[in-house]
Amino acid sequence: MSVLGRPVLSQADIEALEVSFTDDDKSEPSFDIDDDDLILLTLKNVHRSPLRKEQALHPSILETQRSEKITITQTPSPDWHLFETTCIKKRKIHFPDPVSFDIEAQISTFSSSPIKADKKNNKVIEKQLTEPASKESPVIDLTSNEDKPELTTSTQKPSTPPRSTSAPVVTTSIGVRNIHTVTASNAQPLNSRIHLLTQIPKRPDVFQFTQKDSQEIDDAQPKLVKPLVLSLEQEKVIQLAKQGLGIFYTGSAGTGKSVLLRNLIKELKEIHPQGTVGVAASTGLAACNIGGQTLHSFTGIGLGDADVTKLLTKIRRNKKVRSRWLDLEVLIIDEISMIDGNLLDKLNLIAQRLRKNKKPFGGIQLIVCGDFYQLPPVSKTQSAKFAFEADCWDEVVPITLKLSKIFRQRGDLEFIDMLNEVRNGRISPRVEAEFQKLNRPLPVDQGITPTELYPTREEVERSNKRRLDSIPNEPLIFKSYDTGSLKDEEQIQHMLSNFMAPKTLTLKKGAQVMMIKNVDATLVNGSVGKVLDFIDPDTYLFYKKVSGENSELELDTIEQEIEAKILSNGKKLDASLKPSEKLISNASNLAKLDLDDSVFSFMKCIKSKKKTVSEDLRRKLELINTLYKNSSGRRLPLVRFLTTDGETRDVLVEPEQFSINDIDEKPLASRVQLPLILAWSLSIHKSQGQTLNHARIDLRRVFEAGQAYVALSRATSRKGIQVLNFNKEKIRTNPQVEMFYQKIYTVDDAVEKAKIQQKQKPLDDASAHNEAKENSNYERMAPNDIIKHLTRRR
Ligand SMILES: Nc1ncnc2c1ncn2[C@@H]1O[C@H](COP(=O)(O)OP(=O)(O)OP(=O)(O)O)[C@@H](O)[C@H]1O
Repeated sequence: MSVLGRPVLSQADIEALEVSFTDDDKSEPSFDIDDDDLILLTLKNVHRSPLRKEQALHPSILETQRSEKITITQTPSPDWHLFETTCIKKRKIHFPDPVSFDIEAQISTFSSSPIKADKKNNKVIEKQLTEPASKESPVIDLTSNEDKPELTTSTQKPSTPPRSTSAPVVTTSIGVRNIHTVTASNAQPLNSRIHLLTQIPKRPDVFQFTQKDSQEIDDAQPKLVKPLVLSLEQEKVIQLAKQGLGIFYTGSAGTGKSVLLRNLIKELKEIHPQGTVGVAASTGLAACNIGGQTLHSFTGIGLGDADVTKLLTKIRRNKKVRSRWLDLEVLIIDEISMIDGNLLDKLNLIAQRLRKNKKPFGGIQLIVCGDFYQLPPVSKTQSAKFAFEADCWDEVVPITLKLSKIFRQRGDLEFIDMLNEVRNGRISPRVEAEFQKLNRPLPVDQGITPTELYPTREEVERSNKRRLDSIPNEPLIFKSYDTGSLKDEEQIQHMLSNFMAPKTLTLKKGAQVMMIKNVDATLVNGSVGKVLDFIDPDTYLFYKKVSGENSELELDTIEQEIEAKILSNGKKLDASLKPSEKLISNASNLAKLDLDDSVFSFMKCIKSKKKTVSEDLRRKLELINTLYKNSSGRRLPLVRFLTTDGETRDVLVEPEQFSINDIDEKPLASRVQLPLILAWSLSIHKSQGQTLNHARIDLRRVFEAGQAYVALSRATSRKGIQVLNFNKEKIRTNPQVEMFYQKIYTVDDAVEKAKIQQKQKPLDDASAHNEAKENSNYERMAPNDIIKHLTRRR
């Protein structure tokens, strides 16, 4: 962080400061800083050393006197007014040279509006100030009272009364959360004194996933997710793919291309030998969604900028990549719309030369999918072209077809028509008027606000951070466990950076989150929810037992189960006590684990028909407390999701494994993390492939063809979408795409074409296969061996 040259300490600086502290201590301190808070920086072990930029501070904010002392010299923001008038005088101090600090610093936050934060936290501190007679700046002595324990009482008077001065005493209240007292004294003769109550930076709970979690995920029974029944159309595409044909399949947003792809990969892997079905995608994010690699890394071409000869040399040098190319029978590429056609041509030539096979793509069956009306190729060069403009396109994917049934917006046919016009870039006045009508706020459902879609990642991060910061609850940080089989750590990190699941996930009770894995038919990638609480898996099981349909479960039964659970954890219970007392007595003997009141809050939704409902509930709360105290202490977010059927479902979100796999299914890079991201906002890029029930889209800053279509088509219905700044002039479609789509077959026509093509196949499949195999063997042999082999054959 550098605030050099800034006149004031702004909120942005404070946020940056938090970051700079993490350098020193890997865990990130968190500061509950409200917009109108007053920030006081206190620094310890100040010394002059070569300036490290991120540690530099504005000289007008602090001046170091000597170790452990600082002087406040200027009001860094209007919020400092209180201090300025009472004891701190403006005085410009010039630093001869920059000063840096051991990062042993504290940030102190004070609520500038008296009592505001205090009522909530029940921590009111009275601060007494003595007007300094001197014009000199006071010195805050950090050494005194520094290690006093936190105060938790509602009112606390300063331990040392102010020394008498002739100046009037100003008394004011300031709200301080974590309290830490230091004495500030003006070193001038009058000894005016200020009692400052500072905040110790809070260390949020950090939860680090470990190898054990990864192992547990591997060992766990695979989750039984009821598979979707594929439509006839989707089934037919799978059948075509199984015939060995080169296929490109497309379809409007929401026609189930991704669902089909996942099934198709599974089925093709079943009929082809292991290591012969390659799965790749244009972007890391898309690759991660299908468990594959990016096309660049799968094919071993690096950036792919060099010419074919150089790329071939590069591939040949890499034994692993070379044999991958030679073994390949099928190559599946997702999100083809973002692949440059020039690259496809290069890969075609590489495949033919490497495999010594003149057939399209060197005899590899190519299956590509995507929607060219969505995001276009990302290329640094101006000459980028669509994949369908590649010279080899017609040969490598002779069958091009489109799915017609739209699943995502199936409940709102009118919306499907509107989206079709956006897709084609021709908006009729009627549809324009309909979109204008969608410029109205959406109702907040279960406290969940519609997810805002932004074109850039920065906007998303800023917006999510702002919302999270505004929640006064304690943060809980989940850190991922990352591994990879690649030797090159940088490459692993690059792959991991494309994962949707973040390295560090900071959550709070009340945070809005999105599920990023498909769980079942109604809890899907894109389902949004709110964190209700953080609880351990045992307590969650109990919650499940006593909530919903089971709310009438007898207490005895619950008690017995909890007892069994505690015993299975290796704990002992006093057998002489009654069952109802046994558990509680045991709990009281355990290490003090404070069960946050909020942990119980979700119990409020537990219904009971019993007359003694309050007694029943009280007992259940006791039991849950018992269970909680006996748990391992690991807490996971309990999230109330809005499911696709319009209902809500409470789910304890457990960690999942995300990976980018090699062709032989070995993870090249993998991450164990909760399958959640913050979801007040989302980038349009990340939203591709997702289904959102509630979205808010501002089209003002949309800049790319297809971006508006991607964003709008994430929503399931008009009921769930708010559209701001709809401007039909901004909805653009590429004319080449339109022309290309005119010649795409329907699925049924493609099936007919495939039949004809199969009949006309010039070479019998077996001999073609043998030829390809032989050629690929030659690629592996030394030149002398090839000559020997050919001579023998003759
Ligand atoms: N056969 C099916 N039966 C029921 N629902 C389906 C089926 N296929 C897909 N869906 C649902 O339709 C929605 C869209 O599916 P999917 O994401 O696969 O579409 P897509 O064509 O890949 O969309 P996009 O191009 O916008 O990313 C999802 O909610 C998915 O669960």
